[in-house]
Amino acid sequence: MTDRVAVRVTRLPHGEGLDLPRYATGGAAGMDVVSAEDVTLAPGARHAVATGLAMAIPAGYEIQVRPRSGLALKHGITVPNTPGTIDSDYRGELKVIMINHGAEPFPIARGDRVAQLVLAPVTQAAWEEVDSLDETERGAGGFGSTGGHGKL
Ligand SMILES: O=c1ccn([C@H]2C[C@H](O)[C@@H](COP(=O)(O)OP(=O)(O)OP(=O)(O)O)O2)c(=O)[nH]1
Ligand SMILES: [Mg+2]
Repeated sequence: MTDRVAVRVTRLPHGEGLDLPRYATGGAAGMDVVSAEDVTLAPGARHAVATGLAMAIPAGYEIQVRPRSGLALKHGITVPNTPGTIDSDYRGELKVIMINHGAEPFPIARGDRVAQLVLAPVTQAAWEEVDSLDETERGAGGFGSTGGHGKL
């Protein structure tokens, strides 16, 4: 295991008694985060699921909120804004926006693992405005210009 980065976290009243997000295995990229509420997502519905957690991510990092593949594959439950962005200066409650793309209502119980959180380094850009850009092999080609989805 590599060194971990300390992240200050506080539980809101409705987060009392819940597990903090945690890595399911030693090499996991994401920490599973649990719901702080009971809610049922009707087919097509979306909801910002409470986690009962607020945090102070160190400067130079973000947290990405990503779906769990098992929920996506088995139930069509995903995170429409994936990866959700938690800014280092955000002190409100972390919420997981979820959408039900499946055909059945999907019940979420308090304590259920709904998504995963990835702590990632962030580099901020400083624009350098110029009149023209250097030439490259690709140039302005994009959106399938190299051959679409056929064989390599
Ligand atoms: O899945 C998410 C995405 C965002 N947030 C919180 C933390 C984040 O720092 C803040 C703003 O998110 P974002 O920048 O994605 O939303 P916005 O629509 O641009 O809102 P804002 O104007 O507040 O930045 O909302 C969540 O709790 N969950
Ligand atoms: Mg924003």
